[in-house]
Amino acid sequence: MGLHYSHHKHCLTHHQSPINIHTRTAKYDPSLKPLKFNYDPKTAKRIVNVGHCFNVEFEDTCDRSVLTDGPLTGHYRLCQFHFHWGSSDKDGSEHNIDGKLYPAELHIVHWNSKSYATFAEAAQHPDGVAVVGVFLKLGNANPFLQSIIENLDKVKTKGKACPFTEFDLDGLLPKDLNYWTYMGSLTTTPYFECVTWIILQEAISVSSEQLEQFRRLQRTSENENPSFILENHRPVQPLDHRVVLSSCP
Ligand SMILES: NS(=O)(=O)c1nccs1
Ligand SMILES: [Zn+2]
Repeated sequence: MGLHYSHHKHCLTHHQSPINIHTRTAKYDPSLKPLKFNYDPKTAKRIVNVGHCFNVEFEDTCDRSVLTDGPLTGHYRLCQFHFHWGSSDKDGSEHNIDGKLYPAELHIVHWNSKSYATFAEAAQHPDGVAVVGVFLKLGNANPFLQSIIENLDKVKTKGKACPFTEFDLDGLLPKDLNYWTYMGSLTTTPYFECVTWIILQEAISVSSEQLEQFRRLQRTSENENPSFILENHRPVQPLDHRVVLSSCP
């Protein structure tokens, strides 16, 4: 898993994420469809501190919240979303756009429920997972983030969870749904090369104060000396011979 044989170089290549997206090299693909989000706010379940970030988890035992079309074949079931951020507002996003870093990046994680039975099984296959990446740019406080942030004091330490029901994830999507897409990997362990990445070209807003709340989460459990999740973004990886496609010219 994870090693591809590129004949002309007779060597094995990795297709890891994140990457720097060079927008002028991205290729417009007119066959790419518009993304179709079908999220049921009632499938929101809980917020969990998983140590390197917090996940907002959704009920994924049936196709009630799905992503279809875009570059995808079939339907991908929503299972969780989370964020990556930096120790200051100067960096934090995982993907870069022409070398530009954003202060944070939202990942909305879905798995191919047409072909597989669970996220864990889907993550073993190149067409198993689809992650929508949304950049967060500094600006006014984002009201949709506030409803999440006000719960973070309940999941301060690793392993803690709190109920979080009825969340309108559409509120975290920008108006413009144009995207770049490429094949890559999970950006945290186990780094499986199972992800169709769909990076939205328009960013949503976040305030400096809201980002400060993210950095107050602890990567340690409650009986350890506290250590804060000041940053959790992976460095960019070699593009190698991959091509980034764009949904618009
Ligand atoms: N950061 S990520 O969305 O690539 C991811 N890693 C593990 C599960 S989902
Ligand atoms: Zn992520």
